[in-house]
Amino acid sequence: MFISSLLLRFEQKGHGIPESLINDVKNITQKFFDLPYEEKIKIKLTPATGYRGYQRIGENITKGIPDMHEAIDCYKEIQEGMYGALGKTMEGCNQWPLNPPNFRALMEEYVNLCTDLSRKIMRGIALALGGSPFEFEGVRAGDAFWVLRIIGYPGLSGAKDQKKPENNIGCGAHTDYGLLTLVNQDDDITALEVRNMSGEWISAPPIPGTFVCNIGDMLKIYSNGLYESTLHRVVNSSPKYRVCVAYFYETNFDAAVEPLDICKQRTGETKQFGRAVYGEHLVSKVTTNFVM
Ligand SMILES: O=C(O)CCC(=O)C(=O)O
Ligand SMILES: [Fe+2]
Repeated sequence: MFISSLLLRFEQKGHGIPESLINDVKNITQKFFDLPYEEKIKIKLTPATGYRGYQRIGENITKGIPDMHEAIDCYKEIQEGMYGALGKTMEGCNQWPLNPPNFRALMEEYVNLCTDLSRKIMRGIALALGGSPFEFEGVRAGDAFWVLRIIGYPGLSGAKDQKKPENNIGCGAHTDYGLLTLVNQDDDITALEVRNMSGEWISAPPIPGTFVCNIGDMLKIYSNGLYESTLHRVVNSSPKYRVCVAYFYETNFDAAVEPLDICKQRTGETKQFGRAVYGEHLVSKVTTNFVM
């Protein structure tokens, strides 16, 4: 049995995230990226900020190729020494812009609600895998790490940054790293693409009132491959600027992830994947994703 990810869509209504907030988050993102570069660079992402903050178009790298997007990256905050050497790279406080006003409060409210929703979805997934609803709590994801990427993709007619997009690959093909991603994308542009099992790229068009939900690498390991962390990419071929706010629900930062017994039983007892420490996986991705 194989459960393909990404095309699972969860209706936001009834899950505790007001549609007005879903839209406010995208609108304020658009306002931030509309600001002049000098304003945006005030919260520049660097290794010294724990890889938190703003990166301009082309600074994010996927598999060696610059992505045609700008973004603010935020992570659950890690206090100094909290995870020893493992957490060092990601230590730091998030960098929130002061302009537009209310940006931080809105995003923090959004993160809290996405965390609650994701925990509930993970309980459903745990049940579907034949486990207890609390399979992904405690040492696995009881203290779930989260990531928020606030992203803007220039349209082909021109970038808002001084740099023009060199191509239309907004984000190169990749899988997400953790458990689940809730993608809140502009309603009127189809740009997100998923590779299906025949190796074809198919569109994941936005459906107003829903999130596209990706499955990440850690859920693939826990489920011993019953859930696939689907390859996806973003191609904005429209003339319009596109915004997306992607919330990533992860395991505990220091979780050692390996296939669950209940999943091994369903997949012929053979472990398809070795053990991975989520924090190590994240750090190795983050430190190869940027040019400074
Ligand atoms: O912009 C999107 O629709 C998805 C972005 C994405 O895949 C990511 O940030 O990991
Ligand atoms: Fe992604």
